[in-house]
Amino acid sequence: MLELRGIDKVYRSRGKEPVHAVRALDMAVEKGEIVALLGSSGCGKTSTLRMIAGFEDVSAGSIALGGRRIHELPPARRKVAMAFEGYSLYPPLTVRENIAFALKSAQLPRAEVTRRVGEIARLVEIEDILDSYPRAISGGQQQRVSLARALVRDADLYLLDEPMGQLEPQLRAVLRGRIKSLLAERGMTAIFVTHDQTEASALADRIAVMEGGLLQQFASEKELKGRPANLFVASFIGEPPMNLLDAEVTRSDGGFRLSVGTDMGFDIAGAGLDVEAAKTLAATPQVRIGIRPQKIVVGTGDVRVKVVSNQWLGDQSHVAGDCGGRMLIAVIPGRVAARPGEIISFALEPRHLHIFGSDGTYIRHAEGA
Ligand SMILES: Nc1ncnc2c1ncn2[C@@H]1O[C@H](COP(=O)(O)OP(=O)(O)OP(=O)(O)O)[C@@H](O)[C@H]1O
Repeated sequence: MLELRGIDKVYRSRGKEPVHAVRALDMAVEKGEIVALLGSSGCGKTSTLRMIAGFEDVSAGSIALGGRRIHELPPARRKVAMAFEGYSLYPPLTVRENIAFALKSAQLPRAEVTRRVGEIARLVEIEDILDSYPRAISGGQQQRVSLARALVRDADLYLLDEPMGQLEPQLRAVLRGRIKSLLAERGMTAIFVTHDQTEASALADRIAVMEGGLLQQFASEKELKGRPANLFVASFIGEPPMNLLDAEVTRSDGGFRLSVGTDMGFDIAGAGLDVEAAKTLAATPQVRIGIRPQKIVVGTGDVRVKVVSNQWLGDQSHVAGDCGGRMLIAVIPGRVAARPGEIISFALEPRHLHIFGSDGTYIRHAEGA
């Protein structure tokens, strides 16, 4: 449906160093799919969206939508609808006129325009401000108008830049659900930008994780969590973040022993490793190992930790423990009786360990992930 091939974006301004915002981006989005571009500030999400919409030129590469090469077309001819982070509403038009603008330009019958504007206004809860002007409404309302103006259109692709960034958490959760239903019901294809993992997981079928202008991994949330492509994705996805430790690799009994200082050691059986992972481990003296906080068991096991904090969040406990100067966080579904300063046991099972090379590439994923 949408194919990005070898996309590069370099911003050049006089007297300044060029900024390489997007690098060699390949990405294919299926028809009817909802995709999130997720990453920290400045990673190239908005640049990617603006190149697809046509508000920025590509420095290299090609973009095809439904078999049409669109990267050389002006924005209006791409059949792409975009809701902007900065809203960009027309100040002299009312909210109703802003939303109806594209439908009127497409010469839809008046009754159809009225029906569609009413329907989308109800969905994003702005019926009461349809006759107001943009300057007279709040930032959160302007954002919803911008969203309505994009979603009301007939387009092959919908691009939403931080579509709910300005909204209260409660309204955000409600709108998220409604927008997801609308997109699914109509089989709309959409890409939205966010730096909020919860939002990405709640709305998207697949998530494209970006960092430093590079696509790190494009996969479902389950895949990103269970089979992260590299250390960056492993530590970026998941709340609280994956526990990471430096470990030394030595051979033992046909397998490997991973030692974290003198405090922790894990035996990885050779039989459970694929050939590639075993070869890499044999040649790698130092690795990074990762374990999700949800996989640590508290109150049993041979890792002794000094409790740093124990927080009950209403539905789970977060227990932080210090082990020889290394912090481990465990997430437990129930309450845990452990006071700061107490020495308790954590169990970390070797099968739950993700193993990465010192350059961040993955060597082995945890079992069952
Ligand atoms: N018009 C421009 N001229 C020069 N540099 C730019 C321009 N637009 C973006 N950049 C730079 O390109 C890089 C990527 O920016 P981009 O806005 O795509 O990131 P982002 O991931 O969307 O960030 P945010 O979440 O903060 O919007 C940043 O370093 C940014 O400063």
